[in-house]
Amino acid sequence: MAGGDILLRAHGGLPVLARASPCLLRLRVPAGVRRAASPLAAAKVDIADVVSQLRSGSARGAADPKRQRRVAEDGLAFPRAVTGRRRGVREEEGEEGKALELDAEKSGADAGGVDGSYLSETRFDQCDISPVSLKGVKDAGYGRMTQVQEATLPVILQGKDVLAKAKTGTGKTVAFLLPAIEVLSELSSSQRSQLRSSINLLVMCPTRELANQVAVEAKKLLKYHRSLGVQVVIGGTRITQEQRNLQANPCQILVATPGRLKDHLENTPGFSTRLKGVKVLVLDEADRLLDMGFRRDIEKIMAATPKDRQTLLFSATVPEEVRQICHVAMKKDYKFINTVKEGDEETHSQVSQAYMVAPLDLQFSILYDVLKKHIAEDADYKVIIFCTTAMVTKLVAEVLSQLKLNIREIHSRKSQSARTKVSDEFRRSKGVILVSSDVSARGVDYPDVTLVIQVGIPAGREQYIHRIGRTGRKGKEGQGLLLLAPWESHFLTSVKDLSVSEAVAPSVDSSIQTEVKGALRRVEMKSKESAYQAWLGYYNSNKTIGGNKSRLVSLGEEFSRSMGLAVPPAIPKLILRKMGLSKVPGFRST
Ligand SMILES: Nc1ncnc2c1ncn2[C@@H]1O[C@H](COP(=O)(O)OP(=O)(O)OP(=O)(O)O)[C@@H](O)[C@H]1O
Repeated sequence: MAGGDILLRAHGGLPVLARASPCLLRLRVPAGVRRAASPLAAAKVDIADVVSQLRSGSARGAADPKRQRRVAEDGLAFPRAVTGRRRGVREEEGEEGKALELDAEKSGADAGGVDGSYLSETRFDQCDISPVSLKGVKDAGYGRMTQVQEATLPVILQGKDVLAKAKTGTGKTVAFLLPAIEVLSELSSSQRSQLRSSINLLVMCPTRELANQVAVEAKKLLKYHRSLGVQVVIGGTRITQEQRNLQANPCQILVATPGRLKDHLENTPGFSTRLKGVKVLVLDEADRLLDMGFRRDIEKIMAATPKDRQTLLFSATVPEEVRQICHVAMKKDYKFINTVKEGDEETHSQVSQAYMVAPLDLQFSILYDVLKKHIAEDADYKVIIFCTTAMVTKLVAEVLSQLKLNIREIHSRKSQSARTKVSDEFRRSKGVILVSSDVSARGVDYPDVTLVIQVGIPAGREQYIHRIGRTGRKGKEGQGLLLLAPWESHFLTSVKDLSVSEAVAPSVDSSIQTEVKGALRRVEMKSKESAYQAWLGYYNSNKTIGGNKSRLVSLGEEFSRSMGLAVPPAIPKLILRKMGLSKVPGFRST
């Protein structure tokens, strides 16, 4: 058995390997077993067994000296010998029928592994980048390139359009910003004077937090580029203020969310002319920006930029539909660069993933129990709990706050200033739990998140992958838990190829249940009503669950009971009509 592994007799007779460290429990079901078993029949392990073995010392993660060396090296500016070879990176020509494996050397190393191999062997100072960029990179503390940076930089510098896929937390932001900044800094002075006050690099992001974060990263890289500046336009702030900023101090680099950029396009004088200068367009979280929620805005924005621009699409997930439609954004000869090795999972192997199935009326107690145990195990805990909608997020945050946990709340119904404050605070802190809607699901880089809990069915497989990607960043370890009601467990088939093991729901003792009941009583009725409506809206639009309306009525009753209500709240007629539920018997209306 490998150091730090313990063999458990699992429920159902399946042997399960558990890799354990003082604050991490990692379940690994052998691939063959996983393939053979349906997700629901996957091995059950009693976490308490493992924890007690851990405490007795029999399973303490014996430090692997090789791993320790590599981890230590990650912090060094000039680590290891350089071979300049890319491992397990697949590049394909975008042109139809011309798929080509250029460098598919397979390696046993895990591209995102805990041994630090998310970094490549190439240092930034070995690359064809300007001394000013290099100084910025060094000041940011980056010595070696990550795999995706190494794989995409030369191709982007050649002027190619690129669709890049790389796991969460592996440095995609620098991978598109650095070469794009190089392209801009190489514009000749005559080109520059022609392009005066135009936007040359446009980065689109699906959320405001991500746009701000990308701008911060850009500022680091631009530190020594005197003539290049970056600005952000996002929703939730006064547009007139943004208009004044754009006019007073026009920058060549703009990071934006789609809705607000479209607003400027339509309402800010001179803005559409400025977009005619775009040399490079980046869609960060490209699959999200190209899905139906954003597609129309994005198409309009793309149409306002020159056709001969260079386009870069980056994401940790590139579903087949996106490959089918990415030609709307890119030139025909674009390159698809995939740093996720064939056969490898899209999530990180150093993140232990578990799911737990429990009825709704036990879920607050289970959540509280899981959090208390996690806090007891790890004083530096930093947890994100993802909920299905903004109003459910608010409710969960209020219940957990009543239970005296250190809670922060973030979702689209909070003011932008509150969102920014919470986001900045969570980034800096430890010993805190962030209850969030999907505004934090993608791209946001909070360091050292120890546990990600997803309550309720995620919007899809991709969203599951991005949410769990908030932990285990930069090769660090992490834990993930998906908490589902029995009638949500069909979702598990969407993630059956990922290593998500079943965790048995803890039997929650009565004192916890009493505390939770008390907390629920103290939460305002208004919050419960809003959560109930939002919850119904979310599950009503879920294909599998919303298809059966009478079942939706009884599931809604179950949710309402889980908030401590004997009778579900009445819903305004208009809202029932909007949800297409006004004719469904069983809902009370006002
Ligand atoms: N070469 C590097 N060496 C060390 N750290 C790096 C390097 N490049 C980027 N980072 C850091 O890695 C972290 C993750 O980067 P980033 O947020 O860009 O990941 P990502 O791949 O875009 O993740 P996601 O898929 O969640 O959007 C950041 O804190 C970033 O500063």
